[in-house]
Amino acid sequence: MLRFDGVVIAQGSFQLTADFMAEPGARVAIMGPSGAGKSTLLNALAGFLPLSEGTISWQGVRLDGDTPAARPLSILFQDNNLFPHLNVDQNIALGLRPSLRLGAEDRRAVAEVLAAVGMEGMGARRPAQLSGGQQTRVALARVLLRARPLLLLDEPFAALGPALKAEMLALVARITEQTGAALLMVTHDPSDVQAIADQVIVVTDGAAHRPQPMTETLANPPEALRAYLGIK
Ligand SMILES: Nc1ncnc2c1ncn2[C@@H]1O[C@H](COP(=O)(O)OP(=O)(O)OP(=O)(O)O)[C@@H](O)[C@H]1O
Repeated sequence: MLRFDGVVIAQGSFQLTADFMAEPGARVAIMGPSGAGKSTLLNALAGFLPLSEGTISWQGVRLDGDTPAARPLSILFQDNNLFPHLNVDQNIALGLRPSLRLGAEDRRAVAEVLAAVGMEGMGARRPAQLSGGQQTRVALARVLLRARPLLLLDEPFAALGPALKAEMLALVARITEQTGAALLMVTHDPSDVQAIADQVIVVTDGAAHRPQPMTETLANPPEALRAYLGIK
């Protein structure tokens, strides 16, 4: 269980409160108006922002004192998921061995996830020699290799075209099935979330609300989500 208990996160004059739980393996979309605090929520969970109050725990163990690397999660952003000076193999291997000292077993594991995301034979390239979609695949291969129990996505596919986006969402669905990871995914597009998530955390008015069933929420959206979804 992922648990936010009495959490307050501050960014300048902005404050977000969060008090909710999510089950292992849950697939949760995070939606709300621009500037409402969706990225703030994920960044606090990932350890990039400190909590002003409260605790975050996973399976009963507090993680809010841990460094980002020690937390049981992987996070993907829209950009900058890869290190430009490392090749594809090294970018993926970082998920396994931050030292990049790889044994034969590690190399095999890297090759396997590279193939799983359809990037066989491209391990020696640098990120700059890949298309946007290929870079996303590499980032997803690292997620697959890390196999952490929580996967946080902060609109990583927003810049991709519709076909590629659908493909990447299908890949995420496959990865979460394979690893059993819970998914927390910021999105602006209800069609994305319906394909992949079954719950939604609405972030609005300074609060991240507890997860609600997706179908009901989209059928009868709260006021804050109506404007955001373009519904009168
Ligand atoms: N470094 C910062 N210093 C001060 N305030 C910040 C900082 N970063 C973000 N904020 C403020 O925090 C609030 C929440 O920002 P956040 O990026 O979490 O929103 P969001 O819901 O992810 O928005 P969007 O959908 O536009 O990406 C905003 O009002 C923003 O202006």
